[in-house]
Amino acid sequence: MENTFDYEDIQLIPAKCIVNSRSECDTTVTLGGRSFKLPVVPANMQTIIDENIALYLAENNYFYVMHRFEPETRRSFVEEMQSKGLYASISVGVKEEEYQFIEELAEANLTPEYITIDIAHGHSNAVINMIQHIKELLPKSFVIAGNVGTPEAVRELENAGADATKVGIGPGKVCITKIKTGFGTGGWQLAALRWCAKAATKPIIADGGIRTHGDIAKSIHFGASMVMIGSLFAGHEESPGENIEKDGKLYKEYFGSASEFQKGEKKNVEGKKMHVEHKGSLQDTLTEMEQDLQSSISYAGGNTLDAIRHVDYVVVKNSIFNGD
Ligand SMILES: NC(=O)C1=CN([C@@H]2O[C@H](COP(=O)(O)OP(=O)(O)OC[C@H]3O[C@@H](n4cnc5c(N)ncnc54)[C@H](OP(=O)(O)O)[C@@H]3O)[C@@H](O)[C@H]2O)C=CC1
Ligand SMILES: Nc1nc2c(ncn2[C@@H]2O[C@H](COP(=O)(O)O)[C@@H](O)[C@H]2O)c(=O)[nH]1
Repeated sequence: MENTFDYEDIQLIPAKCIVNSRSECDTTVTLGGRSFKLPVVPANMQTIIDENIALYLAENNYFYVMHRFEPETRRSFVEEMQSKGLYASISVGVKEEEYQFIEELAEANLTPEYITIDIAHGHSNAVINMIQHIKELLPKSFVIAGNVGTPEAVRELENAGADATKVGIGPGKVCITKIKTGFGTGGWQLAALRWCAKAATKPIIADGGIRTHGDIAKSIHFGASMVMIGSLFAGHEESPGENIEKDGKLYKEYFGSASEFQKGEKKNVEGKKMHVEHKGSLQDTLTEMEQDLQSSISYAGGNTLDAIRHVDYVVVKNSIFNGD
């Protein structure tokens, strides 16, 4: 793997504009046969999404993935979403009880439209076996498998039956995997995404490391169909994290899914907790993301997301904030 770079090292090069207004630019994306307003999905973490946010996103044509950290509520969640005529998108792990949960859904004739297999080291037989188990019992569910960081892993999970793979090991804001283990795509996530995308024959979800809205366009350019984001979604009024007041300023807590706070014990900890500034409503951020992405499309010289995939880029090595 040569020429590594990350989001802050890259700038996309503008092409001649073909629209009269940015509002003509279409940010919609299709995943698993459904069309969504944005190629963005809030991370399936307990301080980022809950049932209310999932409902809001589904009702308003955004993609969501519910987290897996209250396993006893997942079956009723699927039933409730589908009884409202909405899609159900849940997460599972790979432990024995997760196999039983898939069997329980199949016996009840409940097919979630999307199932994300959510573990740290997704290039494993544990994930391959779970993909096969889901595909055998719930063949109509769209399976997203991860997380991975190499083309070999993408190929293996696709060959096992995954409908999409999720790329990103260690680039997250509350991640300490890179420090604790020395492994991952932290620091070169964008290059890892490009590397993986070259091997992929199905959609890739870029996961972690997004710090600005421009990073969404860069992810699309380097091969992502969808971008999973945690920290930028952590500070909203609706965010499930606890409110904290410090020196008269309001913050929300944001913790890693492999943190001590999530696990309730200090074992194999690979995540931390931080406080994120309170920043208004979720819809305000989604609207701003849409406007910024419409602008990206216009700079790419097109009117759909696809235009962003065809522009050139330069490597500017850590200088994009110069002059700000
Ligand atoms: N994207 C990322 O960079 C990372 C994300 N996370 C998030 O944290 C949460 C918890 O993840 P995870 O610990 O995988 O989930 P689980 O705690 O559900 O563990 C899943 C299974 O995989 C095993 N396992 C975990 N890590 C490894 C490894 N490195 N090698 C071999 N086996 C392993 C576990 O056993 P045992 O615990 O006994 O080893 C367990 O049997 C998830 O939501 C995940 O997405 C965590 C770290 C990195
Ligand atoms: N290494 C760890 N990664 C984690 C943990 N919890 C979540 N995550 C990953 O981070 C992204 C979100 O990244 P952000 O940069 O947008 O904040 C999330 O989707 C997971 O893949 C963790 O405890 N350790």
